[in-house]
Amino acid sequence: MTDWQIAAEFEDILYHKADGMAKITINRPQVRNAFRPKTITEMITAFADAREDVEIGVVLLTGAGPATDGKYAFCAGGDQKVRGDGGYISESGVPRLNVLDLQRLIRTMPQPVIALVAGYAIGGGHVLHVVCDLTIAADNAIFGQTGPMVGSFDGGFGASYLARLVGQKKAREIWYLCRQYDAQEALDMGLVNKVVPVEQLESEGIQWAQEILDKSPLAIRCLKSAFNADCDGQAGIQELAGNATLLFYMTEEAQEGKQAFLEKRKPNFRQYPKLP
Ligand SMILES: CC(C)(COP(=O)(O)OP(=O)(O)OC[C@H]1O[C@@H](n2cnc3c(N)ncnc32)[C@H](O)[C@@H]1OP(=O)(O)O)[C@@H](O)C(=O)NCCC(=O)NCCSC(=O)c1cc(O)c2ccccc2c1O
Repeated sequence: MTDWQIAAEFEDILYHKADGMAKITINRPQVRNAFRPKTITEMITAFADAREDVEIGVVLLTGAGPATDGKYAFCAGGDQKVRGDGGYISESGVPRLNVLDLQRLIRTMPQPVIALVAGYAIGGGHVLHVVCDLTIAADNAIFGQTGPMVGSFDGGFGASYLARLVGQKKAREIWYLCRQYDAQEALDMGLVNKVVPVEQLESEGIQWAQEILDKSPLAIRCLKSAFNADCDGQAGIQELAGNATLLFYMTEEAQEGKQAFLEKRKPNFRQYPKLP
């Protein structure tokens, strides 16, 4: 039994930590966990906190539910009731598409993020699970994009990375036809990693997280950036190279450079082997 502790209080999300895991729950079940700018700002704050916490090795992202009508949702995308001409209107009256910042944070943070999807993962909510490292679906999960039906589209990760996951033909079908797909169909097309009964969703996610936590965090971190580098261009290379620098800083050879500078002497790099 996981002893989740409240990590911080928010209005639109719940944020917990336990046993090396952080859990972020979108908590607007009355609107199928659709997000407004405030929801995203809070999620960015929580994800940034998890990223900085050296005790946290895996983040679980999920949606609160079921709602009062008994239906579940991971997230139904942007809250159409606050959608304005230039984006979703924040409390300050400024239109925002700040979910794009959240997508990049999920993708670039060193820890794996696992989406736990029960019920609807639709529109911008579908893209959120797509950008997570892994997705575990409940048997009641329903996946789909609605953009061309509601006058929107996500041509970033929502299109190109989706195509990496399911292939070009299927990604185009998903976006052009705006159909809904059940959990088994999602598994068959490589959109999710596993399907479990809804009551086992969280425990399955915790088991996957704990298995990852038993592995080398530096190896996992480097693998995540290596997978990203394949699709993310110069930003992906920067992420991968940042990890090379991090590992290099841990070597005696790199420390010799710093030490020599501090001691105002010439560094002796000749002492280190030139490995084949
Ligand atoms: C998700 C559904 C298929 C569920 O259908 P169901 O029949 O089960 O439930 P209801 O339709 O009756 O909904 C219950 C209740 O929730 C409200 N609600 C649901 N979704 C939203 C929403 N997205 N925004 C606001 N409110 C929502 C609904 O109104 C009901 O409330 P009542 O008070 O009326 O009872 C179905 O609900 C559905 O299709 N929802 C809409 C899905 C959708 O189109 N989402 C937006 C896609 S666009 C998007 O998300 C998006 C966001 C971004 O920030 C972007 C940024 C950059 C690029 C692109 C972006 C982008 O595309």
